[in-house]
Amino acid sequence: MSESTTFTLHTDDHIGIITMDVPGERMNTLRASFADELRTLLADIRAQDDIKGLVFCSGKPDAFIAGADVHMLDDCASAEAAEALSRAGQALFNELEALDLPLIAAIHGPCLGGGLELALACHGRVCSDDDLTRLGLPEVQLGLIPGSGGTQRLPRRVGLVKALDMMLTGKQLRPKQALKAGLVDDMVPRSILLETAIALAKRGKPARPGTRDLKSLMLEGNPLGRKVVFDKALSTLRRKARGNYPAPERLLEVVRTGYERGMAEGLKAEAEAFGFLVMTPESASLRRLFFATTDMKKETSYQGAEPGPVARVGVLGGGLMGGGIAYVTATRAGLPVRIKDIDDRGINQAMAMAHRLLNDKVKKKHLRRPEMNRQLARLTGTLDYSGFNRADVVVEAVFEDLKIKRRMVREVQKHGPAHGVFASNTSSLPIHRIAEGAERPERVVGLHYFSPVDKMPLAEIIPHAGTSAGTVATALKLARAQGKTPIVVKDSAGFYVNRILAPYINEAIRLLLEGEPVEAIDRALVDYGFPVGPLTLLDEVGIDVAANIAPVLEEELGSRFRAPAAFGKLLEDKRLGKKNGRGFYAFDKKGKPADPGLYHLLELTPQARLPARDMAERCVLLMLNEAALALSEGVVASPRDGDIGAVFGIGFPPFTGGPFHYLHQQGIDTMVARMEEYVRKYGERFTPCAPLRQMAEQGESYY
Ligand SMILES: CCCCCCCCCCCCCC(=O)CC(=O)SCCNC(=O)CCNC(=O)[C@H](O)C(C)(C)COP(=O)(O)OP(=O)(O)OC[C@H]1O[C@@H](n2cnc3c(N)ncnc32)[C@H](O)[C@@H]1OP(=O)(O)O
Ligand SMILES: NC(=O)C1=CN([C@@H]2O[C@H](COP(=O)(O)OP(=O)(O)OC[C@H]3O[C@@H](n4cnc5c(N)ncnc54)[C@H](O)[C@@H]3O)[C@@H](O)[C@H]2O)C=CC1
Repeated sequence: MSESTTFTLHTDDHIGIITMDVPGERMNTLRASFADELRTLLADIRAQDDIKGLVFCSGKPDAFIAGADVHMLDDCASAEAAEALSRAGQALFNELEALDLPLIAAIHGPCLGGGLELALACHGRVCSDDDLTRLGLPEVQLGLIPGSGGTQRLPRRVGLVKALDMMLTGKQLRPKQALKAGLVDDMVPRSILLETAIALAKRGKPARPGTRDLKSLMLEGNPLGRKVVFDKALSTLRRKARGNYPAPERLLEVVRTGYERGMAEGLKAEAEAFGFLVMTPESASLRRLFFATTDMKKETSYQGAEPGPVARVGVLGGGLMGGGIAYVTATRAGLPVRIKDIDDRGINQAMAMAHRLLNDKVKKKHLRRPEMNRQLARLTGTLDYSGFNRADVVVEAVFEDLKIKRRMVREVQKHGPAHGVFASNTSSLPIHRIAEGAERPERVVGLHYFSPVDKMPLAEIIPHAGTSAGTVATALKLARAQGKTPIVVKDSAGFYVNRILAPYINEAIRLLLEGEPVEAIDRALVDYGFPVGPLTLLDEVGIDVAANIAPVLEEELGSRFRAPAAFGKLLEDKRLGKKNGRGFYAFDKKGKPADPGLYHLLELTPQARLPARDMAERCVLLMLNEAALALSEGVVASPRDGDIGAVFGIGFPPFTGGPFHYLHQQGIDTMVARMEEYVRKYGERFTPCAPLRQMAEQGESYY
């Protein structure tokens, strides 16, 4: 029996089973120090001539290998050091691939990044059919590329087109998809995974992948076809990345090198590119965001208080938000949900939304129909409060009307258990006002989701002054169970996300009123790194919703939040945005051109004058300034929460790490100076807030 701290070997009928189990860690990750341990084990194996094959598996209950240890990458002081790490991984995996004995990877749970690269170096792969099992090379989401042979082995395993799609998006394949793509040789129930891998090892090294289908042969089997693939991939990634992310383009270069100059040159190019990318600010920002979100998941209590039970949930209002909240509760949290509305239409609307979303998953073969039906069965509807006597949490998503919401609190606390939490999804009303007159105000909290609820990862949890810590902990528990990344924010106007969004949106409207075309304004912010432009966002959320929030912000926070007067003209002209097909854009069948009627309404002649960078910076600087002010007022608890809120709530460019990380990276003094430059060019509203000026004077920063 050969042992190390990470790898153990035992044999079963002449098959050596290598088990990787990093001590004290929930996940297996790859570290440079493991290379020698594994080599020692391999030497022991070579000395045992009764071993006829090998299986590599994980000792973790629900995880194979999650990739390279990202902390190890953070510790790299130079591109050369990171390149050396990559070469170490490449060398070791080449040795695995060159083994005389057949080596089979038995995969259950996440098999990602370097973990999949290790599996690709094995001679065969078997995975469990479990929903936890995912196979992918998500390095691009960390601003990296695979660094241990993945850029060379994956295309040769699943074909160039499929491999590029996986590596450029970071998508993770489910077991069935992996089997269909040829990434694994077999998919079996977890209970027989090891025995299947052993049997495969006994059969010797599986044959190399058969010839691809005719289409991939035609496309990938020759330089001309591959040029078509690479050129298309390059134009697509340039359209998406807009020059903000260096990793995807480097990935293409590395894969192409491997095809044109052979695997050895491809590996050399891979290591060089990996080393360079580890040291880029974009990757540092994305890696920091990754750890920020994993750290948040561990914070299960709040101010020392543990959460209460969250076994049964009620939702008030089956509309756009209530339907989404019910859906994520039933499907992601796996909890029974009781939807109450004032008429059947609301209930049916919520049920139909859940059915549509789940049916889409079934059509994409991401979900089996029996499982869909099982999840739908968790949803029930009612026009009265039957069943609410057992609801541990009730999430309210009725009309944005203070009187109605207050009545909801009273009724729910009358029908519900004493420990029950009332969580309002209000987008603008002060929580302390909603809690006024409640029998148990300490059980009232804000739980602000973002639309569409099934896609937007952020939730704001808003305690009022009388909310108990246990209530906040319970709301955090529910939000996390729903797959959300929640942040706790102060009960002040606009909470956090809407507060920092408002000045950004207002500046976009000012640009429009200065005559800049709608598409030019949106394109400037998308080029800057936002997922959509500010005017597209307004159309999506609803111009009326924004109009409801603006006066609440202005009343509590001051005139800087006053929407430009022209905003009223849009509403008078019944321009609500996507919801009624008329907004900044015309939502007609042919596409989504800017609505020419808009310029007539606002008496404008659109003329692109300002540089895109100026337009983007005008909007972003005001958002940064407001975020700094909000943090100084305790609206968010930390720069980390402020970064998570902005990136996950409004898509603040992830490659910056979020507003506070961006201010830190650029330098507070530099950003203050830039704001002062914009004061001179565009007006007093760009005056840097006192906290930023003070930090600049004292040489302080956020990280
Ligand atoms: C066999 C010997 C080999 C020796 C090789 C020599 C050196 C190797 C050099 C390799 C160089 C190139 C390799 C490469 O291609 C680059 C990479 O692999 S980069 C990493 C790519 N992987 C990922 O991006 C996956 C990141 N993780 C996740 O997406 C999720 O964690 C996951 C889906 C795996 C699980 O999600 P969940 O269940 O929600 O758990 P958490 O997210 O909360 O994580 C639990 C726990 O694990 C920690 N963790 C997860 N992944 C990593 C990681 N890659 N590095 C470090 N730590 C990781 C996470 O932080 C949590 O830690 P706690 O302390 O428990 O909070
Ligand atoms: N639409 C959005 O993007 C977001 C909205 N919000 C907030 O969520 C809440 C709901 O918004 P939407 O879902 O967009 O509205 P909606 O109009 O789509 O749905 C509201 C639902 O509440 C029901 N309802 C009204 N009074 C009720 C009562 N007394 N009891 C039970 N049900 C009742 C209505 O029948 C309707 O089905 C509002 O407070 C809104 O500000 C929060 C975040 C984003």
